[in-house]
Amino acid sequence: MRSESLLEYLLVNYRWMFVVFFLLPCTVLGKIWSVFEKSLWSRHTGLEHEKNLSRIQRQIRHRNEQAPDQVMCTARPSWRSMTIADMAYKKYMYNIDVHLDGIVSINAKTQTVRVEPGITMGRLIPILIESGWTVPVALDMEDLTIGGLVMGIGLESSSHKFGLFHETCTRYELITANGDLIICSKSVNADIFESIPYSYGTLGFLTAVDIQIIPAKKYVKLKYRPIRTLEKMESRLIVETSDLEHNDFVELLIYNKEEGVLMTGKMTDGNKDIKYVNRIGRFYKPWFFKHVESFLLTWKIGEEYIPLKDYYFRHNKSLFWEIQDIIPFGNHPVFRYLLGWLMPAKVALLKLTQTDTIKQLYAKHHFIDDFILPISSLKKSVQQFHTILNIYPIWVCPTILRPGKGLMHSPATVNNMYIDIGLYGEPKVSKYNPTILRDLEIFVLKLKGFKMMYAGTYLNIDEFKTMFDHRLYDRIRQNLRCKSNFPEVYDKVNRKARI
Ligand SMILES: Cc1cc2nc3c(=O)[nH]c(=O)nc-3n(C[C@H](O)[C@H](O)[C@H](O)COP(=O)(O)OP(=O)(O)OC[C@H]3O[C@@H](n4cnc5c(N)ncnc54)[C@H](O)[C@@H]3O)c2cc1C
Ligand SMILES: NC(=O)C1=CN([C@@H]2O[C@H](COP(=O)(O)OP(=O)(O)OC[C@H]3O[C@@H](n4cnc5c(N)ncnc54)[C@H](OP(=O)(O)O)[C@@H]3O)[C@@H](O)[C@H]2O)C=CC1
Ligand SMILES: CC(C)=CCC[C@@H](C)[C@H]1CC[C@@]2(C)C3=C(CC[C@]12C)[C@@]1(C)CC[C@H](O)C(C)(C)[C@@H]1CC3
Repeated sequence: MRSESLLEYLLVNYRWMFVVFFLLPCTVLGKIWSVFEKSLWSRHTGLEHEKNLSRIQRQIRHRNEQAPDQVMCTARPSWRSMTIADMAYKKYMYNIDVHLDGIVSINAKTQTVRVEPGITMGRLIPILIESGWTVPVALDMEDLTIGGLVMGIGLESSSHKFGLFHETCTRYELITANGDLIICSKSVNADIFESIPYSYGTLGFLTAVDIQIIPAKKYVKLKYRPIRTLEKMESRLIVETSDLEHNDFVELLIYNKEEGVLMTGKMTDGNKDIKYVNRIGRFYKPWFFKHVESFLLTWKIGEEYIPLKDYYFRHNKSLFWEIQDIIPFGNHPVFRYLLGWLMPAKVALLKLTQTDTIKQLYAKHHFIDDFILPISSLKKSVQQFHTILNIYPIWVCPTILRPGKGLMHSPATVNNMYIDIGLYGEPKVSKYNPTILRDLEIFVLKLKGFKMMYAGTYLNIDEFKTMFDHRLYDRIRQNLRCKSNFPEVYDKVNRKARI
């Protein structure tokens, strides 16, 4: 066996060895380095932000002179992104380095934080919590960036109250195709403001985002309620999502076609009577989805206090449930106590080191996608996903969709409650074929639903335009002269652009 293929063989068949003994230590070293690097060089000032802006403008003007026919995208490499496939388009588009990742300012008066788009949730949230603040929609994976969440979309268990991540943003700074800096908000350049979310970087480069902040409390008081039958899950979810007074967070995990656990939470400072705080973020604690599953075994309603930051990043350690395919024994107490402190594995490193064989195995035998559907179609959709995929657990996260003019909004003239249904894992049906995804997308389209684009799409351009409202987007593209400067969203998210 040639050494190359031996290495490939080892990387595929003994991936966990490579991950545990090489990748996890590298992740820890990376974390130490980033703490060191930030404290040395990243004392961010407004002045530094200005310098960064002129650096980007210079690159764009250079491209406008040298390669005006080549459309632009960011130079953020594919392996850094929180998407599964490679962004093939990065190879043939003109790459502009927009890597800015500082906090420009926190303004307690206006209750906003101004950040650069490259900052990750993992860096922003702890800094805000230390200052007594948090964001209304805090995403549960540390490596997601603010820019990616605005240009893609983001949702969390507080979205039933606050909507999608970008709905908590109040102002964007955008550098357009000719290098101009545009500020937009609900009152200034309102149409541009509304067309930016979900545009996947096809209107310009984002350089700063203002996000609302709210006072942080110490804990989330979380209630776990096991439920039998999809019908009851659907009706209970409808009740809990409308109770905004008691529920700051709502999330449902479905473990098989009959049983699930509904979680409802309230941010609180607690009181002196708190006897037990479950610090689920500690390295030796079980994976969160396993902990939740334990309520199915006892079939009792449970309630516990969880520190706010631990709650936010509850699915990070186990990458939802994806890590169990990579380190199958990762939740075993021996592993957790001995090596759990090395977790979570850095997604960027996992991506960087996956071999072609792993990629192909993944493409053929694995399914990762999220669909956003009206809440009243929970039962119907889960039954359909069960027949076609049979993947569990299923992540269900309610989100409010508001009427609007951007690419994705409620089809009605009033707010509508939707649910994100996340399916991540190996389909257990006998004849799984990845092209089934297209049928699922059509199923979602018929229900007036949407899909999250981080996993790409098999829809054709007409179907895509039926799912996402392009009217305002097309007009803004024309006004900002994007045509020969940026690709269309579809050119970035169709399956050929992502391999
Ligand atoms: C489809 C597939 C996807 C993989 N994806 C990744 C990955 O994303 N990252 C990574 O680090 N390693 C991945 N691996 C590698 C996998 O984790 C290693 O092959 C692991 O060491 C296999 O352990 P095993 O010898 O116990 O199982 P095996 O006996 O090699 O596997 C038995 C069968 O289980 C199925 N299977 C195993 N792992 C997976 C999986 N992750 N998804 C779907 N089916 C699977 C396959 O059908 C395989 O034939 C993947 C492997 C497969 C087959
Ligand atoms: N809970 C959730 O809601 C989750 C959401 N996700 C998805 O992950 C993605 C975010 O991942 P992340 O790794 O942060 O981002 P990515 O690097 O994947 O970027 C996503 C898109 O945003 C564009 N973009 C990012 N920054 C800028 C910028 N400064 N200016 C212009 N365009 C920009 C990128 O453009 P380009 O193509 O030019 O690089 C790309 O098209 C989103 O698509 C989100 O939907 C994933 C997991 C969980
Ligand atoms: C809307 C929501 C909550 C989406 C959650 C999506 C997560 C489950 C996704 C985001 C990034 C993601 C696609 C990823 C992977 C699993 C599923 C993840 C974690 C993994 C780790 C699976 C193994 C792969 O070999 C590889 C390392 C490339 C990817 C990396 C990205």
